[in-house]
Amino acid sequence: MSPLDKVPCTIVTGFLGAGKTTLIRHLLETANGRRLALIVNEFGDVGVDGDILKGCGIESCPADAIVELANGCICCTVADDFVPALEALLGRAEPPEHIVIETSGLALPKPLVKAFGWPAVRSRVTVDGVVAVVDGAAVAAGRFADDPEALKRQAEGDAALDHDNPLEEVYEDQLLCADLVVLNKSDLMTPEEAAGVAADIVRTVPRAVKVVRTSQGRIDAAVLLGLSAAAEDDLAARPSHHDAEAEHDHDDFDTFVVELPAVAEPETLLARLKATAEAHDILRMKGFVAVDGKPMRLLVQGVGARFSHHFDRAWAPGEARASRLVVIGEKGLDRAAIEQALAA
Ligand SMILES: Nc1nc2c(ncn2[C@@H]2O[C@H](COP(=O)(O)OP(=O)(O)OP(=O)(O)O)[C@@H](O)[C@H]2O)c(=O)[nH]1
Repeated sequence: MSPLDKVPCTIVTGFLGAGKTTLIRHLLETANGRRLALIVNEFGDVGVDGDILKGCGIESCPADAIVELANGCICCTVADDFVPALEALLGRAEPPEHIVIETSGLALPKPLVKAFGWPAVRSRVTVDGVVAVVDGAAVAAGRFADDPEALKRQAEGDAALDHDNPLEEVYEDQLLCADLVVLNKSDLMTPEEAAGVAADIVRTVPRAVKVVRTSQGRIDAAVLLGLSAAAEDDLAARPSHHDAEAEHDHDDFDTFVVELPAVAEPETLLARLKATAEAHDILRMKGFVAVDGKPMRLLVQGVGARFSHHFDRAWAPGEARASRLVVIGEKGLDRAAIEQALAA
């Protein structure tokens, strides 16, 4: 590669728990030796995604080519966090051939794409493509749908037609910026549901956008990388609900970390997590848990009330066997009640 060539960057966006980390893990495993680097941004104070990806042990993406940005959503920390992370990766002795950026599930991709137009950045990198990962099952279940009655009331009151569902706003912003939509979790949808969600996506995005159905984020690296979109030159075609605002915030969402004692029986904990997620409409729970008598730590993932878990690796020597779960939901989560329910 000549020094004048820009390093292509792929932005992977998608709502909480859509399957971004799963997709990137699959990409690392199938990238055929292409030298990759990752920037991983997570909402909430337990670094799960970076840990999962560093644990891949893929030679062409060593752990030190994975940078975690934990300090809020990447869309709000572009100048302070993202640009220095990018520069550090470009300055590596063996610079990456392609950089993949996993945004947090609540991040809006457009401010990040905009940063690629800044002079110091645009001379060195380009947005190869924005990939939006969609939890098809959640969309089919109406997770992102506005309440039609509330919209009607707004229309009758002649008020500005904002979404009454903050999830829908984030979901749509992510779709509207995409060059490729990965309709994931096909295994949890009927073919009719998948076709319905795909048609809705095509209707939502004003540009021609390709929708690819997947399960477990299994998509060929050749499809994902090399879109050559140069998205930073094409911002006008990527509308956002926040275009009129100089800044935005994530006030519609809450997060906190729950510390738990070691558990005797994972199944009992999982049942309690599921019941609590349902009772409090929790959007996302994830973290690591210590199980009595087990040398391995338990990785626990919850998206809505759907949970999965497995022992991902042994606790390292000297590592505290701490059980910590991040909880994310819409504003107004009853932290005390959730902590009490999980500790019961
Ligand atoms: N059934 C099913 N589960 C999936 C699929 N893809 C991912 N998952 C599961 O969904 C959960 C969330 O997946 P992640 O890849 O961590 O999602 P994410 O988008 O990175 O999540 P955040 O970073 O928290 O926003 C995990 O338990 C995955 O195993 C899929 O296609 N089908």
